Amino acid sequence: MMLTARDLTRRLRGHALVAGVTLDIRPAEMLGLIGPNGSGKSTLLRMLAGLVRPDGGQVALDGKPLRAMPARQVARHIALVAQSADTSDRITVRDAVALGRTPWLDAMRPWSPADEAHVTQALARVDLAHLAGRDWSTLSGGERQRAHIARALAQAPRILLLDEPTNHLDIRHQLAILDLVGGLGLTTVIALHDLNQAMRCDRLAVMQAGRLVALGPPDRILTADLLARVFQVRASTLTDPQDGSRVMRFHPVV
Ligand SMILES: Nc1ncnc2c1ncn2[C@@H]1O[C@H](COP(=O)(O)OP(=O)(O)OP(=O)(O)O)[C@@H](O)[C@H]1O
Repeated sequence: MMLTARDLTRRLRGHALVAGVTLDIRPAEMLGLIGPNGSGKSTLLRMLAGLVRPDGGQVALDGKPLRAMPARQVARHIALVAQSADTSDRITVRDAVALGRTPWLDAMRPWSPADEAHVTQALARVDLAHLAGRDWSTLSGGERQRAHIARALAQAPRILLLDEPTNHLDIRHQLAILDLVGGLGLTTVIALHDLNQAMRCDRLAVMQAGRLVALGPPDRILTADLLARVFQVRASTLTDPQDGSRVMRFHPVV
């Protein structure tokens, strides 16, 4: 399933939050979306999910414009884990995750054991099975974040969009979520701030001031020039003796 963005633009009071972004997201790839604060990553993800309408250009799924599809149909294919998403307080974790099944249910197809199984599996995948019966409001920030991811997984999408999913997570769960997401075999677009984590992606898309300024494999994208130009840092590169992988430490460019 191909998700494509053509010349996407989103304006707010005459100011472009996202400007002229054209991007083909490849089936089953993990595409990392990086860029400084306010560069338009969240706005772009929301447009890719069909939740925000572009002011110019369009998003298409297998060639079909999202705006021509009913929201339920879009939600069967695309799930977004938003950055500061929240859910009403008086609900258990399990029920919150079960909301992910909504696009699949209707009068002809009521809640079934298959839906139950999706929810159980999603909770287990994010290591939250033990908290299924808890009130949502009692969750810690990281547990809540994992529950949001579980809800997106319960939605059984073909395309998963994640806005800084490792925010709030302790280091073990950061690694677990990245491994999980990488192992799903889904088409994934993931906004990340940690550039070492971004190195795990198949490709990186770099946003700067609303524009897509670079796109390609991490090794080719995270050059000294780009790090200085976009992030105002320089990196020293170290080699991890455990597996020979490249690790960057960042220093401000003065
Ligand atoms: N509703 C809004 N009202 C005013 N400004 C907005 C609104 N939504 C987004 N913006 C602005 O649009 C720009 C892009 O925001 P966006 O959240 O897409 O960036 P981002 O790259 O995801 O940032 P971050 O890394 O900080 O999460 C920012 O300057 C932001 O302040």
